[in-house]
Amino acid sequence: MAERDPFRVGLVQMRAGKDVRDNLLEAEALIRDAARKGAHYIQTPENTLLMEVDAPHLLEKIVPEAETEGVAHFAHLAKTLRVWLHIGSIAVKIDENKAANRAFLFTPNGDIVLRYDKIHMFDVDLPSGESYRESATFIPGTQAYVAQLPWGLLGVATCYDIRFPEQFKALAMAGAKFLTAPSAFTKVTGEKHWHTLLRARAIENGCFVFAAAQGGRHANGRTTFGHSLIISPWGEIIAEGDTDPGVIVADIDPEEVDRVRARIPALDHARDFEVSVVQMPKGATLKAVG
Ligand SMILES: O=C(O)CNC(=O)[C@H](CS)NC(=O)CCC(=O)C(=O)O
Repeated sequence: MAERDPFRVGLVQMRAGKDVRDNLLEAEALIRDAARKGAHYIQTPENTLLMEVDAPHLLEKIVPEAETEGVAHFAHLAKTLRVWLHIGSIAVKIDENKAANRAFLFTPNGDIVLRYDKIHMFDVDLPSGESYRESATFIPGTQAYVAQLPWGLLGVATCYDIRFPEQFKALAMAGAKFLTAPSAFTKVTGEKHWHTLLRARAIENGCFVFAAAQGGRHANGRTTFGHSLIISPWGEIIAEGDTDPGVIVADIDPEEVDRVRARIPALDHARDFEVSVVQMPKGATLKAVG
C-alpha cells in the first residue's frame, strides 16, 4: 500500500476493569474484530489494560515495561493480524512511587516504532465532585511524536492532551495528516467538551482525528463518556461509537487532507505576533446604575 492509497481505520471502544488479564483478553477480542472488519490501523483507548488511576491501587498492579505481559502480547497480535496497532496507553512502572502513561505503536511485523508518555497531566476538580491528580502517580512525558505510516504521518497524543491545541498544531506542522487522542474522558466533561475539542483539532489543522474511548461505568466506580470518534479534516464525524464496548471502522482517503488544506491553507498562514495589555485610562468610570 502506498501513500495516498485509502486505508481502513478501526477504533476499539472498551470499558476496562480492574483486572489486567481480563482487560487484555477483551482488548484482543475487539482488536481481532476490527481486523476482521478490514482495519489496517487499529487503535485502543487510554488505559487499555487497567482502569485504576489512584495510587496505591495502580502501583501495586503494574510492572516495568519489560515485564508488562500486554506489550509482548500486543506485538504478537499485530504481527499475527498484520496490522498497525496503536495501544492508547498502558500504565508502566517507573519506580516504587511513579508510573508512565505510555502509548505504543506496533508495526504489522510486531515491532514497536514508538512509545509516547502522555505529556499533560489530568489534575482537575470537576463540578460533579470528582477530583483527579494524575501527576501524583504519573511522570509526564516531554517528547511528542509523529510516526510514518504507509498512508502518511500519524501524530500521537493521549486524552487530556486534546485540550492543548499547541501540541496538535506542532504535530501537524511536523507533517501529521492523522491526529490521535485515545482517551478515558470523564462522562461529565465528555458530554460538554468531547466532540467540540476533537472537531476543533481536526478543523484547525486540516487533519483526520482518530480517538478510541473508554465508555460506561467501570469496576473502579468511574463513569467514562465513550463516543469513540473518527473525524474528517473538514470537521465532520465519519463514525462514532456509543457507550458500550465495540468497534467502529471507516475508510480514510489521505488525499482529503490535501483537498481541505488547498481550500483553507491555515497551516501556511500562521504568523508570529505579540500581545499587548491595554490599561484602563484613568477616569474611565462607569455610570452608576439606577
Ligand atoms: O478516570 C480514570 O479512571 C482514567 N482516566 C485517566 O487515566 C486519564 C487521566 S486521570 N483521564 C483523562 O485524562 C481524562 C481527561 C478528561 O476527561 C478531560 O480532559 O475532560
